[in-house]
Amino acid sequence: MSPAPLFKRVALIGFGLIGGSIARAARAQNLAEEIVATARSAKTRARVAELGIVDRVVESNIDAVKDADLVILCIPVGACGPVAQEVVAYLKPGAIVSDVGSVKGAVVRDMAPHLPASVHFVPAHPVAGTEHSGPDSGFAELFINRWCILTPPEGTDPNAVERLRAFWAGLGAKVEIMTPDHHDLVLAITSHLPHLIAYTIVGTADELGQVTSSEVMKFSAGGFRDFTRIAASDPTMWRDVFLANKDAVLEMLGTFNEDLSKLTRAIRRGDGEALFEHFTRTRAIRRGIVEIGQDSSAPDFGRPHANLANEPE
Ligand SMILES: NC(=O)C1=CN([C@@H]2O[C@H](COP(=O)(O)OP(=O)(O)OC[C@H]3O[C@@H](n4cnc5c(N)ncnc54)[C@H](O)[C@@H]3O)[C@@H](O)[C@H]2O)C=CC1
Ligand SMILES: O=C(O)C(=O)Cc1ccc(O)cc1
Repeated sequence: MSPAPLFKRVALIGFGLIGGSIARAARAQNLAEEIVATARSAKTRARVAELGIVDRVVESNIDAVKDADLVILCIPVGACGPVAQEVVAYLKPGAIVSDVGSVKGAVVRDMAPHLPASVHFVPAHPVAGTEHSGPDSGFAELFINRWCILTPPEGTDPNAVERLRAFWAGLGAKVEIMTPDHHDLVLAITSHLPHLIAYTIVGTADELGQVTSSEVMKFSAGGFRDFTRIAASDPTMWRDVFLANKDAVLEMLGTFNEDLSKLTRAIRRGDGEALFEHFTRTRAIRRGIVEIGQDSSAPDFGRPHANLANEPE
């Protein structure tokens, strides 16, 4: 006999890439007795119903959270504060309230003031995704072997943290706990800045009139193609990420710009030694990552595979 589901009723606010992937994986792993989802448009509600993954799909966030034991906001980070405020009076005492936002400090600041002491607030960020969005983009395997970072405020009931950890582990994720500020600094350099660079480089190439109409795509071996994939990510989501993680991104951008200036100078001066030294150092970093098995690009479904031909065994 399979064990009883971890939660009786799970409410997913928003059924896009992440909400849809949680629903699919939670269903597959029998983590919830009942899954309720919200979708704002009639078209999305019809599609979610048609997919048959959740037990109920409703328009109202308030209806969804009633009697839910776990409520997960799977919406852009800028919407988390207003939605917390909207549903607060209808949360079940003892419920765990969480989110999946790519930024944690701002989400905690926006949501926490609205939440009563009778619920447990355990923010989360699954560090797994794609450039796709919407109800059809999710898949049950998205979180397998990927990190999910929990950032519970000080004093959070350890049992609630443990239950959410078990939920994410059940979805296939490796779970780690850290403070929201540390999370935001780490993600600024590992995720937010790379997205900003992709948005920039694709825009720059387009201004030169070279992306869609010319040979750039045809002859791009992988690097530029990868940038265009990332630059196709959801504009609302990423607008909110940069607004919400402003300080950490600006700090990282400052350092990045300094380093870019150094490389620019080396190119201008014909300083091959400086360029060679830099590229040797970054190659060693990549090889170190691959050697210790931290190459998270491997299980990323839908991601064009990196050319690993030159990597050490
Ligand atoms: N896309 C990715 O690769 C990843 C995204 N995240 C985070 O997950 C969250 C959701 O992102 P995705 O699932 O990719 O987005 P998505 O665009 O696929 O889905 C978001 C859904 O939220 C709905 N929504 C927006 N405002 C709402 C509101 N006020 N009330 C109810 N529903 C609302 C939208 O209609 C949409 O269906 C974001 O906070 C993002 O930072 C986290 C990890 C990876
Ligand atoms: O598609 C990609 O390469 C990503 O990097 C997906 C992603 C986007 C946002 C996150 O907070 C986590 C993962």
